[in-house]
Amino acid sequence: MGCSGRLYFLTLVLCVVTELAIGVRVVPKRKKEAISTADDQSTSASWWQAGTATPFRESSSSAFSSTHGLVQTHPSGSDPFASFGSIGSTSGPSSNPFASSGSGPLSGGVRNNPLPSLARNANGKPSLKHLDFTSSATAELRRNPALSAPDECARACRENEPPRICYYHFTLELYTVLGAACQVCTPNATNVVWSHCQCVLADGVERGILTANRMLPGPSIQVCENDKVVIDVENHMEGMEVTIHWHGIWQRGSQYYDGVPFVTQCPIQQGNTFRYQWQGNAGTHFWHAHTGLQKLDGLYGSIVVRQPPSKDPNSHLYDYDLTTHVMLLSDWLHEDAAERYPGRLAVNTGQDPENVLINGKGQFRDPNTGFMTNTPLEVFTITPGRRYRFRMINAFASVCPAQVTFEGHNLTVIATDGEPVHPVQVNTIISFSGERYDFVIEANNIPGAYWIQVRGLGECGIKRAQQLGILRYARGPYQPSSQPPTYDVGIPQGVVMNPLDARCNITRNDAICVSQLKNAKHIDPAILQERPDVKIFLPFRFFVYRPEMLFQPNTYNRYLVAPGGDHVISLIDEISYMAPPAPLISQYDDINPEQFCNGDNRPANCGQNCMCTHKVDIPLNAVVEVVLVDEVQIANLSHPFHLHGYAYNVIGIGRSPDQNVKKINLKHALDLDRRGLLERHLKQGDLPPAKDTIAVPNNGYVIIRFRANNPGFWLFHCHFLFHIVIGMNLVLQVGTQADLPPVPPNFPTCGDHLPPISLH
Ligand SMILES: CC(=O)NCCc1ccc(O)c(O)c1
Repeated sequence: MGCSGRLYFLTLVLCVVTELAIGVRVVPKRKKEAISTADDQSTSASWWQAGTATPFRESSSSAFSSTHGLVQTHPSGSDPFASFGSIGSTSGPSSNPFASSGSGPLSGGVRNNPLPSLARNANGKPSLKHLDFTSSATAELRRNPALSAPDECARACRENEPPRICYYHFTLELYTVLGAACQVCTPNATNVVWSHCQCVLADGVERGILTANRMLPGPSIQVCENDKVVIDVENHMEGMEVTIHWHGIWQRGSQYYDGVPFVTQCPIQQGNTFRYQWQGNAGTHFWHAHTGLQKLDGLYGSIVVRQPPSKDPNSHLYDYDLTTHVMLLSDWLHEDAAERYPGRLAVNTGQDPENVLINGKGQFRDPNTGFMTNTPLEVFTITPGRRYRFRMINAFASVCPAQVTFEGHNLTVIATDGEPVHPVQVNTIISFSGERYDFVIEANNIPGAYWIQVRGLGECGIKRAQQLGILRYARGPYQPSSQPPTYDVGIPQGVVMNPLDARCNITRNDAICVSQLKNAKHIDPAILQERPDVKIFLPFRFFVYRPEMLFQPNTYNRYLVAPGGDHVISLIDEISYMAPPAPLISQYDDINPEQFCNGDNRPANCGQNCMCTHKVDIPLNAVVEVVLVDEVQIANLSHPFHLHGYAYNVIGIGRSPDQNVKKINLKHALDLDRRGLLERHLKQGDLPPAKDTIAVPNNGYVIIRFRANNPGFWLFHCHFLFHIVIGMNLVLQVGTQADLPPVPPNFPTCGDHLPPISLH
C-alpha cells in the first residue's frame, strides 16, 4: 500500500501501521476474571458489560471455548479437534436442531428417529391442533419426511449422493442484546447453523436489535450444490415489513425469490410467512434483509453452498472446509440504524459504526471510560499441520472497508464472491460490503493462539473501530502470548489483497488488485471479444440539496445527512431510484409506464433530483459491458456495486492515466474509452475473475462484463445501506416477461389503493 496523499485517512493509518507495526505499545491491561464457573455466569448478567472491565475467561468450558462442527472435504479422516462426529460419513451421527428428544446439539439424534409423527385428520393432512407455538419451526419438518434439517444439510458433499431438500424456518423478531435469555444460557460456538441458546451477546453493549431465530448472525444456510433450499420467513417484527435477499445466489428459474422489495416481490407483512425456494450456485454467499435499514440491526447470516472436492479446482489446497470456519464480518451500532437516518447534525452524526463484529461476537472499549466489555471473542480452532478453508463474508452496511489480518499466518485466496480463482498468497485482505473472500490457512506456526484483527478503514478510522478474534491451535492455550494488536499498531500487513489505491495496471509486490486475480473457471470466449453487444456507462454521484430547496413547504423529498452535514440523495446516470408501488416481476401491468426512466428516457421536467424507477432493458443473451464511473470523488469513499442474478467478469479497475485530469467524470471516461485508455484485460490468458460485488475506486472506474443469460429484473446497486435508501440503484431487465417462469400460484400482491372518492 502506497503512502500517497489522496486517501488521507486511510493512507495515514496504513502508513503508520506499516512502519510502526513492530513497535510495542502499552495497552490497557485486562484485570483477572473473578468469575470462573458456569453457574456464576448465569447469575451475573453483567460480567461482560462495559464498566466491569473483566478479562477473558480461560476455562475451556466457557463460551470462550473452541468451536465445533465439521465438513470434511478431503478423505484424510476427520479432524479430531474440530468435530463432534464426522457428518461426512453416512453412518456418523448428525445433530438435529429439531430433535424433540431433549438432546443438546452435541449428543446427536438422527432426524428420522426422534421426531414424533403427527396425528392426521380424515383427509390425511396433519392435524394442526397439535402444533404449539414453539413447534412452528418444526412443523413442516415433521409433516414432510422428504425435508432435511439444517444440521443434516451442513455436510461434506459427495459426487453420487442424492440431493436433499434443506428446510429452514426463520422467525424474525424485535429482540435484545443481553436480554434475560443470557441468565439462562451462554451461547457457545456451536450455534453456527442453529442455536439452542437465545442469549445474544454481540459486543456486550445492551441494545434492541432484529434477529432471525434469536441469533446473531442469524442461522447459517450450509448445503451442497444440488440441494434445494426452502426457507420459510415468518415475520413477527412489530410494524415492519421485510424481504430477504440471498446475496450471490443467481435464482435461475426462481427469479421471483430474489428478495428485492417491489422488484421481485411484495414485502412480507407482519404476521405473514413467505416461503423462498431456490437451488444454490456453489460458493460462499450470505443472506440479509433488503428492506429499509434492517440489515444493520442484525438481519443477516451466512450461506455456504459446497461442492464435492472433485468439482473445486482448489480443493487440493485444503484439508478441511468446516461449518464453523465461516467468518462473517459486520459493523455494529449501539442504537437502531434508524437513529442515523436521515441523519443528525449534533450528536451521533454520520452513519459510521461504533464497532465491528466477527460472527456476531466481539468486545467494546468505551472511549469515554476506557473500560472494555468482556464478551467472548470468536475463536477458530485448527490442528497443527492441517490446511483450512476459511470463508469470509463482508456483511458491513456502512462505507467502511474492512481489513482482515491473521497474526503469524499467510492467507491463500482461492475464491471471491463464490467463484474460484488461481490461488494467490497475501497477508491481509481489504474487503467491502457485500464481498466474500475464501482463503486457506495452514496451521504451520508454533502451536499456540494468534490474534485475528479486523479493522474498519475509511470513515471507521475516526472511531478507530476494530475487532479481534483468535486463531487457536487445538490443545494449545486460549490466550495469545502477544499483546493484542491495536488500531494504530496492527499486525504487519505485508501483501494486501484489494488495495484502495487503484494502482492496478502494474504488477507490484505489495498488493494484488481484484482485476489481477485469475479466474479458475472456464470463461465464455464471447466475454473477451473486443466489442460487447451492449455497452453502458453508469456514472454515479450525490446530489447535494440546499436546505431552502429541501424543506420547501408541502414537499417531502428524501435525503441523507452525510458526515459533514450535507443533505444528499444518490444519483446513477443522474437518476435517483424510486421503487415502484408494485413488484415488476409479478404485477408489471399494474405499474404506470411513466414510472420508468433511464438515461435515454428522462421524464419531462425531471430536475437535478430526478426520481423514478431507473430501468435499463437488456436483450437476453447479449454480452453486456458496464463502465462504472465514480463522480462522487470523495477521497476515502469507494462504492461497492452489487449485481443480482449474476457473477460478472471484472475486466478492469483504474483511474485516469491523464495526469492533468484531477477528477474523473462521465465525459472524461468516454474520452478515455475513445482513446483506448481504459484498462481492459481481454487478452487470451487474462482470465478476468468473476464476482458479484466490486468496489469502484474513488475518482476511478471499474469495467465489468457478463453474458445476460439469466432473464429477470435484477437490481444493480451500491451495497452501502444508506446509499441504497437514497436511490443508488437501478434495475437491469434482462429479456422480457415471456422469458421468465410465471410466479407461483397465489403469489402475494400489493399496490396503491386509490378508489374513486365516494361518500357511500
Ligand atoms: C458533496 C457530496 O457528495 N457529499 C456527500 C458526502 C457523503 C455522502 C454519503 C456518505 O456515506 C459519505 O460518507 C459521504
